[in-house]
Amino acid sequence: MGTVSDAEKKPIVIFVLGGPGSGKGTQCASIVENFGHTHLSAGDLLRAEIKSGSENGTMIQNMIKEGKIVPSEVTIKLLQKAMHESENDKFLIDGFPRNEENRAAFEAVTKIEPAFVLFFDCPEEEMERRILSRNEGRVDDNIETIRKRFKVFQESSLPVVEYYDSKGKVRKIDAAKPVEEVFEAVKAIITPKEEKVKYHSYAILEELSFSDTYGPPVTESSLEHNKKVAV
Ligand SMILES: Nc1ncnc2c1ncn2[C@@H]1O[C@H](COP(=O)(O)OP(=O)(O)OP(=O)(O)O)[C@@H](O)[C@H]1O
Ligand SMILES: O=c1ccn([C@@H]2O[C@H](COP(=O)(O)O)[C@@H](O)[C@H]2O)c(=O)[nH]1
Repeated sequence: MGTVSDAEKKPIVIFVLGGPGSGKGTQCASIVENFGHTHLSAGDLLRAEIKSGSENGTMIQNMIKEGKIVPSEVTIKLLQKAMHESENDKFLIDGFPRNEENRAAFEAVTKIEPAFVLFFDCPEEEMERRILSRNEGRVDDNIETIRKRFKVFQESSLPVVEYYDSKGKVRKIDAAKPVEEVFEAVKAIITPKEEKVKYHSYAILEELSFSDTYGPPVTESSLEHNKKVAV
């Protein structure tokens, strides 16, 4: 990554998890646009690997058709390659880790722990509706495979969310809402702390100027107070 060696600087990784069709890819695109992360969708990397004519292509294609989880070493290699080829040092890893073995292998191989996990929580009926109207020609966007993917998500992927939750690293989002509302919730989580303090102080200043007849003068200490109460 860039000119800085891995030993000197570890990338910041956010895992983006949620059921199939919960809106991970959609929200990642907005995060990239607004916050400059690099988006690595494990599913997209696997689909690109099939297209490239790699020796693993047929195996990956069959696993995806069945909604099964591709062996960790294949997915981790693709993720590592994409991270090394990037100049960026902050990544959204979308749709990975999908099971406990994926998680443990990723942490062992890369020595990277996620900063946190964005978890998109959405009811199955809504996810099913969204996938069935996605129209991207994916081999796994049919009702039979969707049901298998839901089962794999419940049985294998949710335990990963629970693992990170036990470490206080899960930021859960209600993903059943409209796209823009979901992104408001995402923004509140991704926005760096310093930005929130700045915004909070400006908001209070604006409020004071509206009511300056009655409001107290804005002093250094009242701004300091704002900083302290801002998250
Ligand atoms: N909040 C939302 N409300 C309604 N539709 C949405 C919302 N978010 C995404 N969609 C739509 O639902 C479909 C699935 O979204 P998306 O591809 O982002 O989900 P995903 O979680 O990345 O899915 P997968 O895990 O299957 O790749 C897309 O057609 C997208 O436009
Ligand atoms: O880490 C991963 C990510 C994906 N898969 C396989 O790909 C499909 C589609 O994944 P999306 O995230 O919905 O694009 C998934 O059902 C798995 O079969 C994987 O094995 N490992």
